[in-house]
Amino acid sequence: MKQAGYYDESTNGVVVMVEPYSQKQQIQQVVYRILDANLDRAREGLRVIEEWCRFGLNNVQMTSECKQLRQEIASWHTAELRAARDTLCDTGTEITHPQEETRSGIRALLQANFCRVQEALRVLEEYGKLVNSNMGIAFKQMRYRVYTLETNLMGYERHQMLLRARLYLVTSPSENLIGTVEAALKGGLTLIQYRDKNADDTLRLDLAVSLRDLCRNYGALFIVNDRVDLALAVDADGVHLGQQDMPISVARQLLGPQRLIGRSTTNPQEMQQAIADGADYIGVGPVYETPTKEGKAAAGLEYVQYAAQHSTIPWFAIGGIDTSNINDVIDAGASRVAVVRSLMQAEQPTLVTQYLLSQLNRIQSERK
Ligand SMILES: Cc1ncc(COP(=O)(O)OP(=O)(O)O)c(N)n1
Ligand SMILES: Cc1nc(C(=O)O)sc1CCOP(=O)(O)O
Ligand SMILES: [Mg+2]
Repeated sequence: MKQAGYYDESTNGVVVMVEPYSQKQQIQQVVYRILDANLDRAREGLRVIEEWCRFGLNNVQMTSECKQLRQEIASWHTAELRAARDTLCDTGTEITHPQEETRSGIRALLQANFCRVQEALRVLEEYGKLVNSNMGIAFKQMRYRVYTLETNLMGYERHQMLLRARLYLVTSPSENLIGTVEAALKGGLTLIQYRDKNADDTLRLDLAVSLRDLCRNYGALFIVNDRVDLALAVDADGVHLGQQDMPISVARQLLGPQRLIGRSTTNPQEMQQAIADGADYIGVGPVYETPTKEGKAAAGLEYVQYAAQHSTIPWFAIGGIDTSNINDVIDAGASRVAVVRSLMQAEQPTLVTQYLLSQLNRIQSERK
């Protein structure tokens, strides 16, 4: 395909006059450029994800799935498509997403790259169909494989983050809810539960969305108390269910295997049942009587000791824990703690978070 006045090497520099591009050829060139750019984009995004699967997680299966997808994408990148490239005229190379410069953690980075790959595959599917019907089909299948990879990888990441979490903030209604939670996140908090027993659903939804966004920005896990529907509606990382809430088996059917389900327990029997039902973590309490959960008798430090010896899943001591008694709870065997008032009513939530975490991390390294 040569334009009029084209400098042709095959004629030793003699300028040959040939027919200009037809309109059809021009459109084809544009389609080729779109395919060329998106083939690169999809592979680059997958490479970023693959590096984490390989070096971060050491996961052979997910690494090899990324590699296979990259190779399959590369097999569609023909010389004809590459020849349509025109980077100098491509206005898109300068455009970056505002958040690209300020991504806060591995989860945000992975999420952004999955988004990039899926968008590119969708473009390849739609424009590929114009060139070759098999191309449309192939990229549609790859897009579904990437969704599966995303579900598995993000679910795995969630569980890893839960294992690493030492301090859990359960919120209470507050005029400064977002400010307090953000201050705690700045102190290093990585696990938040939105708990409000009385608000209207419209307010709950608004606040849950704001907290979810905040948690995503800080790379923290976001859990919703009591309500599986709300957790799903805001794409939360999971839900916390008490003994009077929905059974774990039903919640699991709704939430799938990748989201987290926590269960409150007050005695060994409830603990064993929660583990058997497939809870991802449990609350162990109330360690001390607390106005936040009025009328519930303390399970005491004895139950903390029991949990330390018998729980096979992550567990959080909860109920009346603050800076003055956290070391007693740690001494009874806890390495994870959940609090409401300690942080929600703190004058300096960042400092209190840092202090509580420093105690929990100190004991962690001593126990190793
Ligand atoms: C981490 C954690 N542990 C326990 C609870 C209490 O749950 P539940 O017994 O359902 O009581 P409410 O919080 O719903 O009043 C919790 N929320 N989080
Ligand atoms: C929400 C909740 N659940 C508990 C349980 O034992 O299941 S204790 C509790 C409240 C904890 O609040 P604070 O840190 O203010 O004492
Ligand atoms: Mg509940």
